[in-house]
Amino acid sequence: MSTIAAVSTPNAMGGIAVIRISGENALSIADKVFSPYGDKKVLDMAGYTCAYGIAHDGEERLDDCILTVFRAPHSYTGEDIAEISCHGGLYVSRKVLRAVLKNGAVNAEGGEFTKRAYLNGKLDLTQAEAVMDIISAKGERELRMAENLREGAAFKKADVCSKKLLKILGDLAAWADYPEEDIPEVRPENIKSELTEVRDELRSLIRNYDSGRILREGVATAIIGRPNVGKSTLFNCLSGCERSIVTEIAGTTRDVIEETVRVGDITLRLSDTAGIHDTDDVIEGIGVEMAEKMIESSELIIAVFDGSCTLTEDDVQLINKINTDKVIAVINKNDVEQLIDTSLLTNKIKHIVYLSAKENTGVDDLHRHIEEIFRLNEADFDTATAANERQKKCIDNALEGIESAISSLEIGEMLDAVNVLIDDAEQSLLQLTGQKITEAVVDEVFSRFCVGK
Ligand SMILES: Nc1nc2c(c(=O)[nH]1)N(C=O)[C@@H](CNc1ccc(C(=O)N[C@@H](CCC(=O)O)C(=O)O)cc1)CN2
Ligand SMILES: Nc1nc2c(ncn2[C@@H]2O[C@H](COP(=O)(O)OP(=O)(O)OP(=O)(O)O)[C@@H](O)[C@H]2O)c(=O)[nH]1
Ligand SMILES: [Mg+2]
Repeated sequence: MSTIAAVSTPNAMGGIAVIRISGENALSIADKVFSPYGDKKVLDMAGYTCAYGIAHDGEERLDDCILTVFRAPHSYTGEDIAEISCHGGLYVSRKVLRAVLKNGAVNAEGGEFTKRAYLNGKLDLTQAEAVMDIISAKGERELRMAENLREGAAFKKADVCSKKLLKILGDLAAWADYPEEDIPEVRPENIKSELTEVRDELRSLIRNYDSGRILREGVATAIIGRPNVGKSTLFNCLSGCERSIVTEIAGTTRDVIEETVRVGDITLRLSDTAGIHDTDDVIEGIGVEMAEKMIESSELIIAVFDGSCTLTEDDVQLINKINTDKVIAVINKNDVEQLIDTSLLTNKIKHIVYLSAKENTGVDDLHRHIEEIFRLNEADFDTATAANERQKKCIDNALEGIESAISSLEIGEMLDAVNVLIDDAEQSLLQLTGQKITEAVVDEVFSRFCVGK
């Protein structure tokens, strides 16, 4: 296998940059581009030791560096690794990398270090995926979920289930070979109770899936309301900048304006929209249509009302257009005298927040309601949970097989039909952990990683 190299630190200026080299020639390549100042010999360095010295490209001196050596199999990838830390300049780190490449290493592809760790049995596929989730985590709960996965929580559960299924398959095979003998383990009621245990374990792996997805991907959120209620002011207030035009003229916003914002530790993919009402203006009309479409395509709706006046016909029509329970009514402008009668709203909408977008007060309350709507407050982020579509699909497939096997047993079907269903479930679990999987899927998983990881 080739020896790969990449700059593993960000493509930006920084204190230190690390050039990572992994593969059987890692140390001999390091020896050619790095000379210790003292009398250490790179090729004699033990694993987990460092040397201070100079990196060079032939005769050209490049930079003062630290070399760290890891010896196979005791390294991240399981191969020999040399890490050169130089000063964190964009140009100098690329020059060191170029010297490494000149001496026989090849550029690492995105995720290739972690892919090698997986291929060398250092990590299962769910743990490898967790590495990328750790890198992209934006908040505490996301990070906790990813760390849990990296420590192997999902792998261990899947592995226990997979071994149980294998045992059942073995028992069934024994029964198929010696059908006349009474093998107690193969009684349908025993198989059924073992399958039920596996089913419950697998269900627990996807219980918090949606909460995790919301934290990772954010919520597609539309701010809607009739003209002039303060939608754009709220949008700007949440995004922390004057992104959307605000005026006292009704019908200011026409296009959909988008911004990714953080409310507490939740990401909202936020859209500001045109005020919804009847209009003869062609351009405004298009904006209104776009706003109405956003009601359909969003996962969360923030419906804004003006607290300083009574509800209008447009407000009432809007309330009737909303047919989801994932909606928060914002009664805006509570910095001025309130004339709104909210009884119509409270009948229809469970989550109501009073705030002033202009004064930026009361906005924290939104966070609590979003947590409630997506049940984030009930989710347990410390239990093993499927972390992406691929993992979820594998678990769903396994569950489908096991649930069908259980119902087949209940209606007294032949045990060999049950056997096929259990075998399907087993295959899905092996795909989940990457123990049995096509190269294409492995490539697809690692293609989403960054270079140097
Ligand atoms: N400098 C540096 N920092 C880093 C990494 C790295 O590769 N280099 N990592 C990369 O992402 C992460 C740490 N991950 C690592 C995981 C395993 C081993 C390792 O050497 N494992 C050996 C020894 C285990 C032991 O001594 O207990 C092994 O598995 O045999 C190293 C780093 C984060 N920080
Ligand atoms: N007193 C007070 N005025 C506000 C508040 N929020 C918005 N306004 C005012 O209400 C007017 C309309 O605000 P916008 O944010 O443009 O309202 P909009 O809902 O986006 O309006 P359209 O884009 O026309 O649909 C502006 O004059 C704002 O300054 C608030 O919390 N308190
Ligand atoms: Mg607006």
